[in-house]
Amino acid sequence: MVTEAPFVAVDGVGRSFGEGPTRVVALAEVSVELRGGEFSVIVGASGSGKSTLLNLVGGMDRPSTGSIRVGETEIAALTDRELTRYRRERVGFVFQFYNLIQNLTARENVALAASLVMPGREADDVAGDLLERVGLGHRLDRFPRQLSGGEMQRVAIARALAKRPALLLCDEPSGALDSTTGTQVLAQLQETARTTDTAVVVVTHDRELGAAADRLIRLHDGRVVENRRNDRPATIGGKAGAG
Ligand SMILES: Nc1ncnc2c1ncn2[C@@H]1O[C@H](COP(=O)(O)OP(=O)(O)OP(=O)(O)O)[C@@H](O)[C@H]1O
Repeated sequence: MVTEAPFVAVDGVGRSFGEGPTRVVALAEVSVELRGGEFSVIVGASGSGKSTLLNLVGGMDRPSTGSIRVGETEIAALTDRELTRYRRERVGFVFQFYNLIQNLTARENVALAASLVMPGREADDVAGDLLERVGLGHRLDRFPRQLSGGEMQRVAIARALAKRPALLLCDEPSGALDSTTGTQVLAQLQETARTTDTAVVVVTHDRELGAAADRLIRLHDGRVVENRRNDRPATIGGKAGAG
């Protein structure tokens, strides 16, 4: 369900790196809105600023100019400690490489994340439920090395969802997967946006994913060159329940 008010409002944001002749402008005057329950897709060529934008919204970096409001909070104005707390409590991340803890099982990886926001016993239950939801109910006690790439990425999604984030930020989540497995992972992310209030944002090189987006944002040389809402997004993997 898409909520009315923009949940994340990025307004006139710029981010540059370095000084003088070596200065790189990664983002300039970027304004976008992201909403809870929306599946937003950010596309653009390599170096267009996609990861920089994701890092700013996720509180991993700070803008050089402009404002980023998340709910009622201006995150650019937070102290380092407050920003860490924002990142830890409100944002889930999924990266191209899964970053699972190798000596913990699938369930333990997810439960560890859940235990940041709930008591341990509840975290174990929530981990089991989430892994079930991503189709890994039969893999709870496997270690990462005993899982396929797609399975590891689904554990990573379950882990990101374990803290019930308001924002789920995914940087090339299918980048290391074959196309069938990648489609399953992206379908899972779209499903998450459709069934929860989480604002799901996916950065990708895959132009085709735009057809499945509720909102498509295209960057070029650090600027937004396309930003449109799609009222009839395709369902990834062709499962029923579109719209
Ligand atoms: N820490 C940094 N220091 C200097 N330049 C940086 C830094 N981070 C990013 N850049 C530059 O900012 C620009 C945007 O980078 P960014 O990683 O956001 O692009 P991207 O669209 O995510 O690219 P890709 O698809 O290759 O991951 C690039 O020119 C990059 O070299």
